[in-house]
Amino acid sequence: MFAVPEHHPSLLAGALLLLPPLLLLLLLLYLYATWTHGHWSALGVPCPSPPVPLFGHAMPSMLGRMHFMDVLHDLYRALGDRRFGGIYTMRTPQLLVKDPELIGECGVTMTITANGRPRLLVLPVFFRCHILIKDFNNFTDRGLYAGTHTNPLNNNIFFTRGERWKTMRQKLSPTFTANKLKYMNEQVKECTDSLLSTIGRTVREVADRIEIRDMMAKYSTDVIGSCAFGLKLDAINDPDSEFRKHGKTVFQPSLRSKIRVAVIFMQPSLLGIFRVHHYSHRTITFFRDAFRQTIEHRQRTNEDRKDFVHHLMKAREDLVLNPDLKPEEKFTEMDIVANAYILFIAGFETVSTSMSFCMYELALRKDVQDKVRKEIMEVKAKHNGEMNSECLNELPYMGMVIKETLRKYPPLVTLNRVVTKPYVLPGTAVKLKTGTKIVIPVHAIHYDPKYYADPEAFEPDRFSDENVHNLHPNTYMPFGDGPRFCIGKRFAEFEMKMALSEVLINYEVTPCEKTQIPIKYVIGSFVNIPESIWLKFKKLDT
Ligand code: HEM
Repeated sequence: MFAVPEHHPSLLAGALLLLPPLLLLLLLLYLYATWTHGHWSALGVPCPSPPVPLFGHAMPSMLGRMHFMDVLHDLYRALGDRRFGGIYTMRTPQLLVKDPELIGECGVTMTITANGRPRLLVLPVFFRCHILIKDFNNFTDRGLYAGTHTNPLNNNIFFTRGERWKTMRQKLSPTFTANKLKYMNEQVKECTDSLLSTIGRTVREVADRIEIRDMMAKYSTDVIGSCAFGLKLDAINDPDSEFRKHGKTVFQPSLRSKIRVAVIFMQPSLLGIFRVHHYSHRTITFFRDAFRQTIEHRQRTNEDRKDFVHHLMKAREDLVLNPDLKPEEKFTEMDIVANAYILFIAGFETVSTSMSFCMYELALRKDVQDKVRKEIMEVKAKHNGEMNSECLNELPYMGMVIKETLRKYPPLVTLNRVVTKPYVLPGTAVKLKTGTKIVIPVHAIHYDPKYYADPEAFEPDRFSDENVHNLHPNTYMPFGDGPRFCIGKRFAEFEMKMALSEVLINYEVTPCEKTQIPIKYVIGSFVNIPESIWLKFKKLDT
């Protein structure tokens, strides 16, 4: 009834001949995909779950099904009471450190109380600092892939290592002292005025519902352009602002950026071989030319402003042009441009998303919004209607609101370090080799109910003078910690307080029908970005 297919003998022989190389290929692929996945068991380090070949523990985020912050939360929870665990991002082993004592804190810390007086907090002596602080010399670098041969803009303080990082950090640190902020009052004030008039115009002429993430990103682009580089960008009024357009592309995930990240954790050498760029060629050229021109303009005109460019030019004199330096100590012109670039990039997205998250929470919590507004009005009245970097220190409640915002929404979900000298994890026999990657899951720690009761709730009072000493040390790290903590922290707080004060004194913000509750995040971005934050603005009679 049925015709049995007749196999041609030579076809069958051909198939049989192909089978062994095919099986060998499959075996080789399997070995490649799992080769590194025995790393942690060989060291006796527990894994939260068995790694998936090739993907390790990162499959849901690599396939775009989950934000990697949620993947980390799951892994963090799965480790239970363990102090640390071994995970794999694709083929790369990483040590996920949960224990705050391992992460780092010194025995003594200083806090500033509401009335401006410093208070010494003495922690128990057994509380020793490790990865971020005490043993920093074993973890001086982030160990993130920079590919500087192909991406010279990555030759900046964020990515550089060892002595070169130390030298550049020393040169750039003076940019951010409290004293220097005073010089920036006027520039920030000018940008805040533009922000207010844009909100006013939008509310009057377009709609009282505003997507604030984009607006705040334009504002912080203007602030960093002005304070850092003396450029009047006016991104807030210019829909075609090139700075905003290119800045946006750096943080917006694309298929290309997702593939690049997968390759970084799978086989980073491929990126070097194929000379893959991190950002589009147009973006690189744009920033390189813009900062080069700014620096050249300063050189020509001898204009002296106490801004970031001033310090970058000083670094150039000392590190690029200095004839006394040995060749290996020298930096290049492009290194200076790369540092200008990172100050711009690190400075705008973090600040603008943090301000947007803060306004979102204030819209949902009218009681907190009213309280912070009352505080601002009192301080403003005391200073004859003027706000500057000094009166911002008199806003303790606003400080608590910002702290709680950054607890719930740290822009960087993890801190990264790499072992730069072999290290034995304290209290264990686990020896980490040079090159081992360390991940500190900041976001997951900020949401651990062991450290923050009811972590989903927005409660600025956690950081009040009465409560702050109850917080567990090393469980609050939105700006990182140790010698590599965020260099722009003070500047960021200044900028956020200025904008929030002016907006809140003039407008009441409430949620509207377009507000996403809960917030949805952009999957695939390395910074914690909301898809959108729409709020309704109501003008107040002030
Ligand atoms: C809300 C705002 C901000 C947050 C939450 C933030 C957060 C962070 C974090 C978590 C790190 C890594 C720290 C570590 O590894 O221990 C970092 C590093 C850094 N940040 Fe920020 N940042 C903010 C604003 C800024 C601003 C305004 C600038 C500059 C204008 C800036 C420049 C940098 C630089 C250059 C580094 C690398 C420092 C180094 O390796 O020495 N950041 N930031």
